[in-house]
Amino acid sequence: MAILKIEDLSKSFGGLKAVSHVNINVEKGELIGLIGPNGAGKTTIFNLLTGVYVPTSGKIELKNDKTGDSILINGLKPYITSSFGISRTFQNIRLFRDLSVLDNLRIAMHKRVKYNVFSAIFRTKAYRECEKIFYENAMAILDFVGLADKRDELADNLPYGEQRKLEIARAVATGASVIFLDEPAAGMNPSETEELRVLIEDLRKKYELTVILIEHDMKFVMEICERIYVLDFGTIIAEGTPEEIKNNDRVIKAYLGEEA
Ligand SMILES: Nc1ncnc2c1ncn2[C@@H]1O[C@H](COP(=O)(O)OP(=O)(O)OP(=O)(O)O)[C@@H](O)[C@H]1O
Repeated sequence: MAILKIEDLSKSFGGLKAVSHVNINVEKGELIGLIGPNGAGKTTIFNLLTGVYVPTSGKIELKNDKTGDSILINGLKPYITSSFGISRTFQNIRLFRDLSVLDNLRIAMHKRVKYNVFSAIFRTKAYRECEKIFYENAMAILDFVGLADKRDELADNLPYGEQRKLEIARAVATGASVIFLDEPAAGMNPSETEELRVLIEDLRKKYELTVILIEHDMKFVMEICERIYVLDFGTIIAEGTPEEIKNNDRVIKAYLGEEA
Protein backbone atom coordinates (compact mmCIF):
# COMPACT_ATOMS: atom_id res chain seq x y z
CA MET A 1 0.00 0.00 0.00
CA ALA A 2 1.49 3.38 -1.00
CA ILE A 3 1.35 5.55 2.11
CA LEU A 4 2.81 8.54 0.26
CA LYS A 5 2.32 9.33 -3.40
CA ILE A 6 4.03 12.33 -4.96
CA GLU A 7 2.83 13.10 -8.46
CA ASP A 8 4.38 15.54 -10.91
CA LEU A 9 5.57 17.79 -8.09
CA SER A 10 7.27 21.08 -9.04
CA LYS A 11 8.48 24.09 -7.12
CA SER A 12 9.96 27.24 -8.62
CA PHE A 13 11.58 30.14 -6.84
CA GLY A 14 11.26 33.00 -9.32
CA GLY A 15 12.98 31.68 -12.44
CA LEU A 16 14.69 28.78 -10.64
CA LYS A 17 13.08 25.35 -10.93
CA ALA A 18 14.23 23.80 -7.63
CA VAL A 19 11.97 20.74 -8.07
CA SER A 20 10.66 19.69 -11.44
CA HIS A 21 8.01 17.04 -12.22
CA VAL A 22 9.02 14.70 -9.41
CA ASN A 23 7.20 11.38 -8.89
CA ILE A 24 7.84 9.34 -5.76
CA ASN A 25 5.92 6.40 -4.27
CA VAL A 26 6.57 5.22 -0.74
CA GLU A 27 5.09 2.00 0.61
CA LYS A 28 4.04 1.73 4.23
CA GLY A 29 7.00 0.74 6.41
CA GLU A 30 9.65 1.43 3.78
CA LEU A 31 12.95 3.16 4.50
CA ILE A 32 13.66 5.39 1.52
CA GLY A 33 16.69 7.52 0.73
CA LEU A 34 16.59 10.78 -1.20
CA ILE A 35 20.07 11.65 -2.40
CA GLY A 36 21.70 14.00 -4.89
CA PRO A 37 24.45 16.58 -5.18
CA ASN A 38 24.26 19.91 -3.31
CA GLY A 39 21.39 22.08 -4.49
CA ALA A 40 19.61 19.15 -6.21
CA GLY A 41 16.31 19.97 -4.50
CA LYS A 42 16.18 17.44 -1.66
CA THR A 43 15.36 19.81 1.19
CA THR A 44 12.87 21.64 -1.02
CA ILE A 45 11.02 18.32 -1.44
CA PHE A 46 10.96 17.84 2.36
CA ASN A 47 9.68 21.40 2.74
CA LEU A 48 6.93 20.68 0.21
CA LEU A 49 5.99 17.44 1.96
CA THR A 50 5.78 19.04 5.39
CA GLY A 51 3.88 22.15 4.33
CA VAL A 52 6.72 24.67 4.64
CA TYR A 53 6.39 25.43 0.91
CA VAL A 54 3.34 25.36 -1.33
CA PRO A 55 4.02 23.44 -4.56
CA THR A 56 3.98 25.36 -7.85
CA SER A 57 2.18 22.32 -9.27
CA GLY A 58 1.63 18.64 -8.58
CA LYS A 59 0.04 16.47 -5.92
CA ILE A 60 1.11 14.97 -2.60
CA GLU A 61 -1.23 12.26 -1.39
CA LEU A 62 -0.98 10.74 2.06
CA LYS A 63 -2.83 7.60 3.05
CA ASN A 64 -4.08 7.25 6.60
CA ASP A 65 -2.89 3.75 7.40
CA LYS A 66 -5.63 3.25 10.00
CA THR A 67 -8.68 4.37 7.99
CA GLY A 68 -7.25 3.77 4.50
CA ASP A 69 -8.48 7.23 3.42
CA SER A 70 -6.24 9.33 1.17
CA ILE A 71 -5.85 13.06 1.56
CA LEU A 72 -4.09 15.68 -0.49
CA ILE A 73 -1.60 17.44 1.74
CA ASN A 74 0.03 19.81 -0.77
CA GLY A 75 0.09 23.31 0.61
CA LEU A 76 -1.31 22.37 4.02
CA LYS A 77 0.38 24.14 6.94
CA PRO A 78 3.00 22.18 8.93
CA TYR A 79 0.76 21.90 12.03
CA ILE A 80 -1.90 20.29 9.84
CA THR A 81 0.47 17.85 8.06
CA SER A 82 1.71 16.98 11.53
CA SER A 83 -1.82 16.15 12.65
CA PHE A 84 -2.04 13.74 9.69
CA GLY A 85 0.95 11.77 11.02
CA ILE A 86 3.94 13.45 9.38
CA SER A 87 6.97 14.59 11.30
CA ARG A 88 10.52 15.64 10.48
CA THR A 89 13.97 16.55 11.68
CA PHE A 90 16.13 19.34 10.27
CA GLN A 91 19.54 19.64 8.64
CA ASN A 92 20.50 22.11 11.40
CA ILE A 93 19.14 20.71 14.67
CA ARG A 94 16.07 22.59 15.92
CA LEU A 95 15.33 21.65 19.51
CA PHE A 96 13.78 23.69 22.30
CA ARG A 97 17.24 24.36 23.68
CA ASP A 98 16.17 25.89 26.99
CA LEU A 99 13.80 23.05 27.81
CA SER A 100 14.69 19.72 29.35
CA VAL A 101 15.06 16.59 27.26
CA LEU A 102 11.77 15.28 28.67
CA ASP A 103 9.89 18.53 27.98
CA ASN A 104 11.07 18.49 24.36
CA LEU A 105 9.13 15.24 24.00
CA ARG A 106 6.14 16.36 26.06
CA ILE A 107 5.69 19.38 23.79
CA ALA A 108 5.75 17.11 20.76
CA MET A 109 2.80 15.24 22.24
CA HIS A 110 0.65 18.30 22.88
CA LYS A 111 -1.55 17.82 19.83
CA ARG A 112 -2.81 14.63 21.46
CA VAL A 113 -3.94 16.46 24.60
CA LYS A 114 -7.34 15.21 25.81
CA TYR A 115 -8.01 17.88 28.46
CA ASN A 116 -9.09 21.54 28.24
CA VAL A 117 -7.67 24.73 29.76
CA PHE A 118 -9.95 24.40 32.79
CA SER A 119 -8.57 20.92 33.49
CA ALA A 120 -5.00 22.19 33.14
CA ILE A 121 -5.53 25.10 35.57
CA PHE A 122 -7.31 23.02 38.21
CA ARG A 123 -5.23 19.88 37.63
CA THR A 124 -8.31 17.72 37.25
CA LYS A 125 -8.28 13.94 37.00
CA ALA A 126 -8.46 14.15 33.18
CA TYR A 127 -5.37 16.38 33.21
CA ARG A 128 -3.42 14.14 35.56
CA GLU A 129 -4.30 10.96 33.67
CA CYS A 130 -3.35 12.45 30.30
CA GLU A 131 -0.07 13.87 31.64
CA LYS A 132 0.76 10.51 33.22
CA ILE A 133 0.33 8.78 29.85
CA PHE A 134 2.47 11.46 28.15
CA TYR A 135 5.18 11.01 30.79
CA GLU A 136 5.17 7.24 30.40
CA ASN A 137 5.22 7.39 26.59
CA ALA A 138 7.97 10.02 26.58
CA MET A 139 10.08 8.01 29.02
CA ALA A 140 9.58 4.85 26.95
CA ILE A 141 10.90 6.64 23.85
CA LEU A 142 13.80 8.23 25.78
CA ASP A 143 14.66 4.82 27.20
CA PHE A 144 14.59 3.33 23.70
CA VAL A 145 16.97 5.94 22.29
CA GLY A 146 19.22 5.78 25.37
CA LEU A 147 18.43 9.22 26.80
CA ALA A 148 16.25 8.28 29.80
CA ASP A 149 18.94 9.18 32.33
CA LYS A 150 19.31 12.62 30.70
CA ARG A 151 15.62 13.50 30.96
CA ASP A 152 16.20 16.54 33.21
CA GLU A 153 19.19 17.94 31.27
CA LEU A 154 18.63 21.02 29.14
CA ALA A 155 18.59 20.00 25.48
CA ASP A 156 21.30 22.58 24.84
CA ASN A 157 23.68 20.79 27.21
CA LEU A 158 23.57 17.47 25.37
CA PRO A 159 26.51 16.51 23.18
CA TYR A 160 25.87 16.92 19.45
CA GLY A 161 25.17 13.22 18.74
CA GLU A 162 22.59 13.07 21.54
CA GLN A 163 20.89 16.25 20.29
CA ARG A 164 20.46 14.49 16.95
CA LYS A 165 18.96 11.47 18.75
CA LEU A 166 16.65 13.73 20.75
CA GLU A 167 15.38 15.37 17.58
CA ILE A 168 14.52 11.96 16.16
CA ALA A 169 12.92 10.92 19.47
CA ARG A 170 10.81 14.10 19.36
CA ALA A 171 9.65 13.30 15.82
CA VAL A 172 8.57 9.84 17.04
CA ALA A 173 6.85 11.36 20.10
CA THR A 174 4.43 13.30 17.88
CA GLY A 175 2.88 9.91 17.10
CA ALA A 176 3.82 10.27 13.43
CA SER A 177 3.71 7.27 11.14
CA VAL A 178 5.80 8.93 8.39
CA ILE A 179 9.08 10.52 9.40
CA PHE A 180 11.41 12.65 7.28
CA LEU A 181 15.02 12.83 8.46
CA ASP A 182 17.09 15.62 6.92
CA GLU A 183 20.77 14.58 7.06
CA PRO A 184 20.53 12.68 10.35
CA ALA A 185 24.20 11.60 10.18
CA ALA A 186 25.61 15.06 9.41
CA GLY A 187 28.58 15.88 11.61
CA MET A 188 28.77 12.41 13.15
CA ASN A 189 31.89 10.25 13.31
CA PRO A 190 31.77 6.67 11.91
CA SER A 191 30.93 4.99 15.22
CA GLU A 192 28.15 7.54 16.00
CA THR A 193 26.82 7.03 12.46
CA GLU A 194 26.73 3.27 12.94
CA GLU A 195 24.92 3.68 16.27
CA LEU A 196 22.43 6.00 14.55
CA ARG A 197 21.83 3.47 11.77
CA VAL A 198 20.91 0.77 14.29
CA LEU A 199 18.74 3.23 16.23
CA ILE A 200 16.74 4.31 13.16
CA GLU A 201 16.19 0.69 12.12
CA ASP A 202 15.08 -0.27 15.63
CA LEU A 203 12.75 2.74 15.95
CA ARG A 204 11.22 1.92 12.59
CA LYS A 205 10.38 -1.60 13.72
CA LYS A 206 9.20 -0.70 17.21
CA TYR A 207 6.97 2.25 16.16
CA GLU A 208 6.02 0.89 12.69
CA LEU A 209 7.39 3.95 10.96
CA THR A 210 7.81 4.80 7.32
CA VAL A 211 11.09 6.68 7.01
CA ILE A 212 12.35 8.93 4.23
CA LEU A 213 15.79 10.38 4.69
CA ILE A 214 18.14 12.79 2.98
CA GLU A 215 21.80 12.04 3.52
CA HIS A 216 25.20 12.76 1.98
CA ASP A 217 27.01 9.93 3.83
CA MET A 218 26.85 7.30 1.08
CA LYS A 219 28.00 4.39 3.25
CA PHE A 220 25.14 5.14 5.65
CA VAL A 221 22.62 5.53 2.81
CA MET A 222 23.66 2.31 1.10
CA GLU A 223 23.49 0.34 4.35
CA ILE A 224 20.20 1.63 5.71
CA CYS A 225 17.95 2.32 2.70
CA GLU A 226 15.79 -0.26 0.97
CA ARG A 227 15.18 2.01 -1.99
CA ILE A 228 16.77 5.23 -3.13
CA TYR A 229 15.62 8.12 -5.31
CA VAL A 230 18.36 10.26 -6.84
CA LEU A 231 17.75 13.91 -7.64
CA ASP A 232 19.84 16.13 -9.86
CA PHE A 233 18.90 19.70 -10.80
CA GLY A 234 15.42 19.18 -9.36
CA THR A 235 14.52 16.03 -11.31
CA ILE A 236 14.64 12.35 -10.40
CA ILE A 237 17.40 10.75 -12.45
CA ALA A 238 17.29 7.27 -10.91
CA GLU A 239 15.33 5.06 -8.53
CA GLY A 240 16.26 1.62 -7.24
CA THR A 241 17.91 -0.54 -4.61
CA PRO A 242 21.26 0.58 -3.19
CA GLU A 243 22.99 -1.94 -5.46
CA GLU A 244 21.23 -0.60 -8.57
CA ILE A 245 21.96 3.01 -7.60
CA LYS A 246 25.66 2.32 -6.96
CA ASN A 247 26.03 1.01 -10.49
CA ASN A 248 23.83 3.54 -12.28
CA ASP A 249 25.78 5.55 -14.89
CA ARG A 250 23.60 8.67 -14.62
CA VAL A 251 24.08 8.72 -10.85
CA ILE A 252 27.84 8.29 -11.12
CA LYS A 253 27.96 11.12 -13.66
CA ALA A 254 25.80 13.40 -11.50
CA TYR A 255 28.15 12.93 -8.56
CA LEU A 256 31.50 12.76 -10.32
CA GLY A 257 30.96 14.74 -13.53
CA GLU A 258 30.85 13.71 -17.19
CA GLU A 259 34.32 12.08 -17.28
CA ALA A 260 33.34 9.40 -14.74
N1 LIG B 1 13.53 29.64 -0.31
C1 LIG B 1 14.27 29.60 -1.42
N2 LIG B 1 14.35 30.67 -2.24
C2 LIG B 1 15.10 30.63 -3.38
N3 LIG B 1 15.79 29.56 -3.78
C3 LIG B 1 15.75 28.47 -2.99
C4 LIG B 1 15.00 28.43 -1.77
N4 LIG B 1 15.15 27.19 -1.21
C5 LIG B 1 15.97 26.51 -2.03
N5 LIG B 1 16.33 27.27 -3.09
C6 LIG B 1 17.17 26.86 -4.20
O1 LIG B 1 16.63 25.66 -4.72
C7 LIG B 1 17.67 24.76 -5.11
C8 LIG B 1 17.51 23.46 -4.35
O2 LIG B 1 17.86 23.69 -2.98
P1 LIG B 1 17.72 22.58 -1.86
O3 LIG B 1 18.11 23.22 -0.57
O4 LIG B 1 16.40 21.94 -1.94
O5 LIG B 1 18.86 21.54 -2.32
P2 LIG B 1 19.43 20.30 -1.54
O6 LIG B 1 19.46 19.17 -2.51
O7 LIG B 1 18.69 20.08 -0.28
O8 LIG B 1 20.92 20.80 -1.24
P3 LIG B 1 21.92 20.44 -0.03
O9 LIG B 1 22.32 19.01 -0.20
O10 LIG B 1 23.08 21.37 -0.28
O11 LIG B 1 21.20 20.73 1.25
C9 LIG B 1 18.98 25.48 -4.84
O12 LIG B 1 19.41 26.08 -6.03
C10 LIG B 1 18.60 26.51 -3.79
O13 LIG B 1 19.45 27.63 -3.85
